[in-house]
Amino acid sequence: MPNYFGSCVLFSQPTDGVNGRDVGICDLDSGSPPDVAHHQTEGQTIALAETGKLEGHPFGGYYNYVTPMLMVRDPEILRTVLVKGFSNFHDNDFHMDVSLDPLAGRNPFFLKGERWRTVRSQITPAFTSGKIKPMFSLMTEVCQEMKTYLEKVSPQGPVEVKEMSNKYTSDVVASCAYGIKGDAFTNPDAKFLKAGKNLFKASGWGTAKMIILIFFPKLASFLRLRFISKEIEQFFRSVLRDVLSLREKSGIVRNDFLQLLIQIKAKGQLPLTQQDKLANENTKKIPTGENTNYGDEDILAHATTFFLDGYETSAATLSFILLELALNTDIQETLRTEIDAVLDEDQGELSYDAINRMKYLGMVVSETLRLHPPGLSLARVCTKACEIGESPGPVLKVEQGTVVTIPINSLHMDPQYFPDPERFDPERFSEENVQQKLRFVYLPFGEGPRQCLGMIQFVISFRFALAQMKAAVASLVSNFEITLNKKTRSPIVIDPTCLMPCVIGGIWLDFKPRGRAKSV
Ligand code: HEM
Repeated sequence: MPNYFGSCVLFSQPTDGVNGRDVGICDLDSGSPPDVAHHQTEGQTIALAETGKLEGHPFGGYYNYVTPMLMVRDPEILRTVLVKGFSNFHDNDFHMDVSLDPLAGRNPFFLKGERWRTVRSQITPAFTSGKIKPMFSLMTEVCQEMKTYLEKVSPQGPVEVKEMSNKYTSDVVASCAYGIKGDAFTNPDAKFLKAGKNLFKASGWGTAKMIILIFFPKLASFLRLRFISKEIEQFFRSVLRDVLSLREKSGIVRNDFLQLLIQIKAKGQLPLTQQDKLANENTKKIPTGENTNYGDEDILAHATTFFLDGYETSAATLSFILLELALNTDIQETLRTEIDAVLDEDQGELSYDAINRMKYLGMVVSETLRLHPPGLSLARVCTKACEIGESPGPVLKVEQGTVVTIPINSLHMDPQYFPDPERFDPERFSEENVQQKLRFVYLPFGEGPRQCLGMIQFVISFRFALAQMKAAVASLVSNFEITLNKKTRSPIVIDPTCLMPCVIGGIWLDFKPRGRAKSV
């Protein structure tokens, strides 16, 4: 899960900083360095100044309130931090006390060092394509429910699509991770949806708590603040207790993530499928940790990981995809032509293979994630002093404990990588254009050994995060014409108090049924 607040405070004010956008408070060449400077390059002190620009510099410094931070923006140095030198930068800049917050405290995103390595290797095999592919039918069931809901509500007026996307992703998580129906489209009091809103709500104490948790981890520890409140933890506990006991009693086996976690507990580790073995032969090594002491508490925490890391990120993205399609009706039409053609070939069935053949759909999703990445930045802690950069360019000694910020959003808006960056243009992600050249400048899912688990790819590209968004978009675009309603503020304004990017006043769209012969 990304560090949005870091970005929110530091980069969200468009300034005349790097390339006309973002980064307001960094400068390598400041004439009068403040006294916090402590990074050395070839014997020289790099100033962490309060104003200035980073243009042309591979890295620079700024303050996170009172803490000096290092920002890296050069793709080669990013490769060092995220991949080549991962052993020197393996931790995220978060602190979550497992005794205080047992569910968030077991989420890989918050774990550090060896503990992170163990948990990541325990649950990674659950994300391989062979294990996740059968979950696709669970996603399409939710797509059907969303379609039925829209057929009912859209004739009455515009629909707020962030709310609708939250219903969709909470139902997908309820089904794939907890093995129950979320009912967000039919029940106004749906419990999973409520839990999600509660976790990510942006107001009053909720926002203040997040700021303390993210920027003042020691104070958060002292105040014993939790990411997941006791009330929500209780809700997840009771849901899981009921589902586990039902499965035990009835012997029900379901193709879902929960079943895989139950298997880890029973067998010590997940057996590799044929596909997984093939992946290993092709050196896409899938880690399979020995899972000693994997118990119900771990099952609960890792099912909740699905919720915590996948629910809001995916809902925010889905809502922005729909917004961009409504703003760019020509692109929507091109996409619809592709979706119709693939569905016609498959007698109207929306299958996993069908969405994989929809290349333009993938490009639309990728371009949306460039313009609207849910995580605006990453923050890695230097775990072992080292040097970054290469002579004749600047070389920097990074001290242990230094936090390195990776400005995802600024890279995505940098015209040297993405010309005319404000323009929504899926062609940037056509096969000819992508290749290697976007590595380390396009980072919506991070990179390296800590890359988003919802995105890892083994053998064939079933990535959970992408699949759930593509299924929803394919279903919506094939069934409805989507247009912007004037209730949406124009131009849109991002609400700085939201944990993940969201639009002030909401995204209101009109959905006109197309009446396809066979519905998906
Ligand atoms: C649009 C959807 C999503 C986006 C944009 C997104 C983005 C991210 C990003 C930027 C990170 C940090 C990566 C890094 O540090 O290099 C991350 C981590 C993670 N994500 Fe996602 N994510 C999405 C959906 C999901 C879903 C659906 C799941 C689960 C099913 C998931 C599970 C995780 C986990 C477990 C981590 C922590 C990985 C670790 O630290 O080892 N994400 N995600």
